Amino acid sequence: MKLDTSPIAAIATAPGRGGIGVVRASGKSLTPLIAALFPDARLAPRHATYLPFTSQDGSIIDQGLALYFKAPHSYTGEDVLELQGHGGPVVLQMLLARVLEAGREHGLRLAEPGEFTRRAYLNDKLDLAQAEAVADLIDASTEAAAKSASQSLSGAFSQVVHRLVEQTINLRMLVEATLDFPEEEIDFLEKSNARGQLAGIIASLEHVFRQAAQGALLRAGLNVVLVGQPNVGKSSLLNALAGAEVAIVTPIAGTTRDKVSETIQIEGIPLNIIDTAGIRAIDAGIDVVERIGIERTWGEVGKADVILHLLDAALGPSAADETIAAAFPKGVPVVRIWNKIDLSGHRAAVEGAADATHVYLSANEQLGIDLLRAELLRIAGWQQTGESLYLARERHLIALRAARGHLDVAAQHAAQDDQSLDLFAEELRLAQDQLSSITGEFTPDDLLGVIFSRFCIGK
Ligand SMILES: Nc1nc2c(c(=O)[nH]1)N(C=O)[C@@H](CNc1ccc(C(=O)N[C@@H](CCC(=O)O)C(=O)O)cc1)CN2
Ligand SMILES: Nc1nc2c(ncn2[C@@H]2O[C@H](COP(=O)(O)OP(=O)(O)OP(=O)(O)O)[C@@H](O)[C@H]2O)c(=O)[nH]1
Ligand SMILES: [K+]
Repeated sequence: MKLDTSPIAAIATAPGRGGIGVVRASGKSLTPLIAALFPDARLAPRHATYLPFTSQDGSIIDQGLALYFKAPHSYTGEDVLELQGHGGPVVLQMLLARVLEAGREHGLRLAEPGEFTRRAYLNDKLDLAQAEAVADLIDASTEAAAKSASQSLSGAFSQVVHRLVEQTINLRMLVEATLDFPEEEIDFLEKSNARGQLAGIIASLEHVFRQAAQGALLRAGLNVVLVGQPNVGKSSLLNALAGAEVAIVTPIAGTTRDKVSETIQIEGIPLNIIDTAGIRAIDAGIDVVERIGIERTWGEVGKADVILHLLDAALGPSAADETIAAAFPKGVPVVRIWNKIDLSGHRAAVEGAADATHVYLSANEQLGIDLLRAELLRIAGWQQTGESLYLARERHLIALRAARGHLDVAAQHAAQDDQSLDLFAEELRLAQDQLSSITGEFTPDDLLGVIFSRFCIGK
């Protein structure tokens, strides 16, 4: 990816009203822009200067703080100028227009989404995993997710990955050095304890993978879909799950009118819980609107990571519920929830069965809700380790898994009597490339494009 150093600008703060709003510019040199905007002021690097922001005709747009960072000591590694004004959308649009106009003759343009952070990456201020953590920190939906994103942003994840790369390189150098002296090949594995070294790398990789997999859970969460016949208590259960957690309920963008979805958290794992229209058999008695609602319910079921099938414990099993269960997609975990045990006399319980786990609870009486929470965590694969986690992405898990695969093949080569050291070395190289793709030392341009295009504007 080529580094475009033409100056860019954007509103850096969230759209809408706010106490303060920031317009940010970055470029190889912003001296001409600053001279055009503030002909009478002298901005010392990293000092906030209080001054009027004026339009071209001299009228005042706002009074605010100008903050100048001189390259390379800035977020992007370039010259950066921040105009910190009052946070109204119109004020900020006017400020941005003023900046764009003042810089136009020097090639200033509107920044693309993620372009500031992309420049920080290309100028070695952040590696790729850290740049991704910036976006994940902004998008974090729970405190635990935010903490592990900060952990990744600080470079902790990059460091452990880098250590794996170094260990792999060291072993590879050893192997390749031996390749040049074929007469010593035979003893090589014994002398250098190459097998032991490799086993050590694989063990460390496993550990990092587990921490990253748990972190990935914090980032992506789970799609949990509530399905069942009308009035079994789906909405009540959603409220029971949401209500018991305190600072949790966040509205989800893109919620359609016909389904209710809320993000709750259990031990910091975001669960996107979708309450669907109650399912009735599609027969002659059903109208078009209800039919569409039911079709949408099945659409949600198709996207579920976990299906919560609600049934009425007081009414017991019914043919209609068997029909519903038979239509669930294969391979998606199902929890059969027998609700209203306050009416049926069952005790709150979790029971494993061949078709699904069965949970007995009462949404209204808050009985057995904790059992359901624990069951959801179990299905998610959550293990509380007390270790700090790295907010990893699916991309990182795939690379770690691929690296693991190459190391396993390397171990097979090492285990053979007629050791094929050249193949051993080649697998180490492939593992190294996979690991390096996480921090971006070895990453194709098109992937970089995809990663940064998903940032918000001004970041
Ligand atoms: N006003 C403001 N707040 C912000 C940002 C920003 O750009 N502007 N950030 C943007 O996301 C984050 C902070 N990130 C930053 C990272 C590095 C540098 C920086 O100036 N780095 C220099 C000097 C470091 C030092 O003095 O220790 C450097 O790396 O050389 C600034 C902000 C969050 N808060
Ligand atoms: N006794 C008892 N009643 C419950 C319980 N859970 C829900 N109900 C009642 O069952 C009725 C239906 O509850 P909802 O949560 O609206 O059911 P729903 O499945 O969302 O219904 P639809 O939106 O029609 O699909 C309400 O009157 C609830 O108060 C429970 O645990 N015990
Ligand atoms: K209802």
